[in-house]
Amino acid sequence: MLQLRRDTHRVLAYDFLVIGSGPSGRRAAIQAAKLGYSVLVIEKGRRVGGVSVHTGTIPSKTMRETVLNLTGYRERGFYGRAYRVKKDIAAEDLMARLHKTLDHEVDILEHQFARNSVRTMEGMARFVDPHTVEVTAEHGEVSLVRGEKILIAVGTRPYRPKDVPFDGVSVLDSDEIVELKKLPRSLTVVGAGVIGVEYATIFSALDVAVTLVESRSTFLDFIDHEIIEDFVHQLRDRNMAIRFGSKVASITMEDGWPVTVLESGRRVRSQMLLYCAGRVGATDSINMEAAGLKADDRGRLLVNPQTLQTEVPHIYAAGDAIGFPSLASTSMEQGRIAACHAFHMPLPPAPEFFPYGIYAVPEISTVGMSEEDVQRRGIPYECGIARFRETSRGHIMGLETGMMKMIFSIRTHRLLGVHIVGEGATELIHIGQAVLNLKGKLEYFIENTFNYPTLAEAYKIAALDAYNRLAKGATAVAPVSSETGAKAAE
Ligand SMILES: Cc1cc2nc3c(=O)[nH]c(=O)nc-3n(C[C@H](O)[C@H](O)[C@H](O)COP(=O)(O)OP(=O)(O)OC[C@H]3O[C@@H](n4cnc5c(N)ncnc54)[C@H](O)[C@@H]3O)c2cc1C
Ligand SMILES: NC(=O)c1ccc[n+]([C@@H]2O[C@H](COP(=O)([O-])OP(=O)(O)OC[C@H]3O[C@@H](n4cnc5c(N)ncnc54)[C@H](O)[C@@H]3O)[C@@H](O)[C@H]2O)c1
Repeated sequence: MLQLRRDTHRVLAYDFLVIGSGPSGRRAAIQAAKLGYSVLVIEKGRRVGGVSVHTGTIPSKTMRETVLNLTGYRERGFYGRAYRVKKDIAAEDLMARLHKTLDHEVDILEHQFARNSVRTMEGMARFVDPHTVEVTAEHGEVSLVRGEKILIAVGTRPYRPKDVPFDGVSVLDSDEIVELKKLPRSLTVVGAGVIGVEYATIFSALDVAVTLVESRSTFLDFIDHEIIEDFVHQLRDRNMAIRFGSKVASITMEDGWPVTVLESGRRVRSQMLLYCAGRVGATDSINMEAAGLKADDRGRLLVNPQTLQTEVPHIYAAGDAIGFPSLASTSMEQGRIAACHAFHMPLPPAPEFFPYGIYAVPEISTVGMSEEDVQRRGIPYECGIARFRETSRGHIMGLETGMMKMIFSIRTHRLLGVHIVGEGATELIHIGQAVLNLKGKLEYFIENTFNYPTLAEAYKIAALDAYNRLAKGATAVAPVSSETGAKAAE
């Protein structure tokens, strides 16, 4: 439970007030405490952890893992599509593991706060003036707290248009799906952003009939298009219905079933509908005008990307409340940067490239430039491709799908991007990330020995593929031998 500090007569003063206990708030609070400053984290929820722990990252990833384990999905390459570890999977099966995992996460976080003397207060925070925040607890008690420096880390909430008949049972948003009472036989997912794609594929792995609806004709445009093509091919192969390029005209209930009518005239009827067409910043709850701040029309705050300071220099903002990239991973880093800047601890500039992991079934992960980015920038490049079924580990695991694409500069041989779809993508990507940020080259993958049998061998296969294309290719590069490779690449 949160430790409460309430005093209606006195204003408690801290060096650092943090509003919100998600990834950015948590990391910032601990960083400031480690530097020796007094820190108070204010959280309106009953338990610390934020969207990440309670409705976002951890629940969706736990649900995915449970589905893959109980269905035996990973073993179907060997035993066929009908293979299941547990025959009748119910919502309770998913919930049981979810609650255990979440309890554990909260426990670890509370312990971290306690170890580092970070105070927490339960309640809704709103600014009274640029240094003072009023906190209203669930039962109406009000406290005033003051911070020398303040971090706004309030995150986002699902976008819920008024004309969508949300009822928490048949029509849900992505916060409600984690409290699912019954598994549907069919599901419409509106919005093919990261959230929609993750849940659509998780439910499809459970053999629920899924229809994915997206108003635009493309989706996940920041991912290399060849990877998306492979991904879509796998979804169609599993009979997922993909309805792209037409806006939703209406969502209504007919005999207890949600019916989605598209502007194209097409109707999609299913037992349940998951609406995930974006999220909006939760900044409207904090009365930011009293602090001299203003958010944009999606509730996001503008900050200096280097320091995370808002227009009011002692007030920082981090995490989803400042918009892109809206990841737990990057939010944590932003929190740390904000705390370090606030308390005068110099930090080196953040590396240029961070990985992006989409925990769909199959996983997608990417770091660096896509082929489209490289083309846009006019960089001469060559690609190498590896299929997981070409690796011995892939055979052992019964993998029929999965690919890695690497992009190298023809002129310098520098690695420019790595894109993976398939088992283990979100873990494998970190090899590429390290080489990329350390400005490594194609030769690294060719000259170094990799564990065998592993999926990481795909790096070597893809690099050799690129090398062979480069060697066959025009005059642009000299052939690379292990001795001369590095020189030739300069
Ligand atoms: C379904 C889903 C899946 C995701 N999966 C991934 C993933 O796999 N990997 C990844 O990197 N990212 C993922 N994300 C994104 C990730 O969850 C967010 O980027 C991250 O949680 C943002 O952290 P944050 O610090 O902004 O705070 P949040 O986690 O958004 O938490 C904000 C906290 O502030 C509190 N708060 C708000 N207003 C107030 C107030 N006025 N007073 C007091 N407290 C307040 C809220 O109660 C909440 O606890 C996912 C998100 C969703 C929704
Ligand atoms: N694995 C991860 O890292 C992960 C997982 C989940 C979420 N997230 C983060 O959470 C954030 C929010 O994700 P999201 O998927 O909710 O939002 P999003 O904004 O990324 O995607 C929403 C999608 O819905 C579509 N859409 C909007 N209105 C529509 C309509 N009326 N009909 C049909 N389609 C419509 C949009 O075109 C878009 O493709 C993302 O920025 C992401 O970074 C990250």
